[in-house]
Amino acid sequence: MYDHELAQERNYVDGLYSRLDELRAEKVEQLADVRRAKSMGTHQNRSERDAFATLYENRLAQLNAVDDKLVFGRLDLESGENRYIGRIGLSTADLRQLMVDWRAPEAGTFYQATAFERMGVRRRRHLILQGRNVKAIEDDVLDHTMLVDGEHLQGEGALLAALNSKRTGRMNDIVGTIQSEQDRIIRSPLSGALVVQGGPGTGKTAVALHRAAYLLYTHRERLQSAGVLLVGPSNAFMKYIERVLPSLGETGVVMASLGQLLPGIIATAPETPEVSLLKGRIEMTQVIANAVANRQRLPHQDVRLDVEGTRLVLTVRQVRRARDRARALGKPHNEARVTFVKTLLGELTTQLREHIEENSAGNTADRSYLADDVRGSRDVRVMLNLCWMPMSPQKLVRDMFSKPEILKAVTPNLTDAERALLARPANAPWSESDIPLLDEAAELLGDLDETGGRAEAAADAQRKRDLVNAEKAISNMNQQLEDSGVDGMLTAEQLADFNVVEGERLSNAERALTDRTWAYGHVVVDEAQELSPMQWRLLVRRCPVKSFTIVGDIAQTSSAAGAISWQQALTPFMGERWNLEELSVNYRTPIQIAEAAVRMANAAGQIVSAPKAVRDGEWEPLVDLVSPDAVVAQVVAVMEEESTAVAGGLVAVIAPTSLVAETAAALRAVYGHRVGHGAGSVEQNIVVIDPHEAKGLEFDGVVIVEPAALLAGAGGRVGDLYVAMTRPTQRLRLISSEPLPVGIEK
Ligand SMILES: Nc1ncnc2c1ncn2[C@@H]1O[C@H](COP(=O)(O)OP(=O)(O)OP(=O)(O)O)[C@@H](O)[C@H]1O
Repeated sequence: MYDHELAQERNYVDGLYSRLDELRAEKVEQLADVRRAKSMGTHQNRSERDAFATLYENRLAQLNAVDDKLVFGRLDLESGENRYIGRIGLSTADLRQLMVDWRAPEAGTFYQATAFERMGVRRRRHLILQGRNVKAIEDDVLDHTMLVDGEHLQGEGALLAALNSKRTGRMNDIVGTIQSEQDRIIRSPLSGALVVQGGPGTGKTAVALHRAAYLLYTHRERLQSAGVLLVGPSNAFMKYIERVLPSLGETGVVMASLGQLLPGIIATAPETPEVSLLKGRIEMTQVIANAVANRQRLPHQDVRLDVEGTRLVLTVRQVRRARDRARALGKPHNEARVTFVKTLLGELTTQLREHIEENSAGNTADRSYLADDVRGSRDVRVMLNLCWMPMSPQKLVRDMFSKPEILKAVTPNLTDAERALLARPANAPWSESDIPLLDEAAELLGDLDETGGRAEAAADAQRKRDLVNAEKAISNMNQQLEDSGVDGMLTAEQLADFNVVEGERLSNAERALTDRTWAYGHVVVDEAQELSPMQWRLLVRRCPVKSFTIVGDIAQTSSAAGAISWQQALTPFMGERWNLEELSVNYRTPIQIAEAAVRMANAAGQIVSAPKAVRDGEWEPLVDLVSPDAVVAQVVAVMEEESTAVAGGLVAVIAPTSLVAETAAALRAVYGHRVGHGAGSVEQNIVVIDPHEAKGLEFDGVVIVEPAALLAGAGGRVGDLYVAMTRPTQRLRLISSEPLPVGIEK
């Protein structure tokens, strides 16, 4: 019976792959055609063909990306219909449906139907593929009358097979085995803010990624032009997840770590928790506002200016009046400067004219050149710049931190000790927590193109096109917003304004990546508990309609500036308008290890979400207590055993930052190139990282070095050690020179 069914499925799946190959060949052909014709015809023809070429290329990339496990499910419905579920939708040339996209509404029951609530489903079948071959089938029979003698209910087989598989250092999609509590979240409505709280290993990252793919599929019209931004904690994490969306057939999501949220700046410099905490405080908005105001200065006294040999006087009063007038416009600094400069140039020109007329009574010659003389005077230029300097965000922030007199002037509410934390040399590299400060500065300074008109004509034409798109997007969006009671109604003009860019049209993702003022249609934030108030402020600016998916675990907060509760973190930016969902099952960590982590956290005074672990492990956490000078040697000594225990799988050594380099060097001396160190090294099968880098990742085995130091170093939070203990999928070992933190051992 089973063999017969298996043979039938193999046959059907062969048909699906043939259709996929056919579609690919078609696209290759079409692409070759447009490329051949490319150089011919009018400019308009050529640009149309470019557009088609891009379309075909994207479609081909999508068809290529979905090859692995193209299909993973089949639903037998009460109506008698059989429906195959896969990564994309496929139909025959005469539009007979062969396979349904997992995100389509008709596929929803594949994830949601249960024996209690069958939703019209008689049987759910998981197809387990290896390459293009169906290796096994597994049935969830929801309608018991379908059971034949000797058969029994199955269902968790495909899930457990996925969970027990060896880790590769790269996250895989879970599209074949999404569980119903996860599915509900993935398919929830687009508008408003949805917070997904879940303990370690509950699939938050997986859910966030699948939700991004689902939203793009379901709300394509609305989201395609505005785009979706996915934010994660670190570059290593972005690398870990980078293959998931392409494997789901989506390449248009813009991905950025917290250090990459400002186009043109890559922030990687390390920073102490005290400094990040301070820079993350919302009061920094006032500091940046003060720094901008500080660049709009008054001279101490009236000044004399030389214009072509004539002495003019610029009074403090004049400068103050021009400054007040420019400030009253409410425009950003660099734009308001135009008014400031124009006002004073006008007044100085009048002064010059009067002076000349006084000295040449009766002469009525053309004096229009006088304005140029004033504008061209070096004295005038220097003075106007001193009073209202055009500024880039980088210069503003750099000067503020490197010039003690400016720092003091703009931080009246900070203590000297706090100022000392912020002070640094002008050439210091940027850190993650500088990004929101630079963004705030960019917002208040505006465009540095002070003439304001260089690209105006192009921008006008672009704006007309943006308006048309925006009107379409907005009609749906406002409906959604009304439904959820979210404020911030947008007009088409506003949305078009957000998306205006100068110059050439780029693809939306490319434009979004290079444009700080891009307004995304939706933002997904992973490990959101780590965000400081200033980082939240930046993200809300990136998505003015406040359509967010926020996933995280408050108990795993390790950043000093991070959240203590969702309420405290989100209320300032979202008010009460966010919904909370929880995930309750831990798919990663075996029961014994998950329980030890929860006991440790509770003993340290932190109540954590303790999801139910689905898997029983082979081992309790192992502990080696050694003398301080033997810790690193012990890591080296146990590595062979650890690696063998997980059958050569991926083992991470998670150590306090201060021990990472030494431990990596000692391991490399013995294990050579098998050892990687730090972010991005997950291709090796032994990696040495600190808890910050371990955030969000997972490994077959984990060795924690000096757990007590991880706990002590986290400033009263359990985050670091809790994160480290919940990374393994199979085995945990702790090597310590101090007594173990309470709770780890029963
Ligand atoms: N429905 C599922 N089917 C198969 N695997 C799953 C499922 N849900 C989660 N997993 C797997 O469980 C592991 C943990 O998932 P994920 O990393 O998304 O959890 P998380 O909640 O983000 O964890 P953490 O907060 O600890 O970083 C991953 O390997 C993921 O692929």
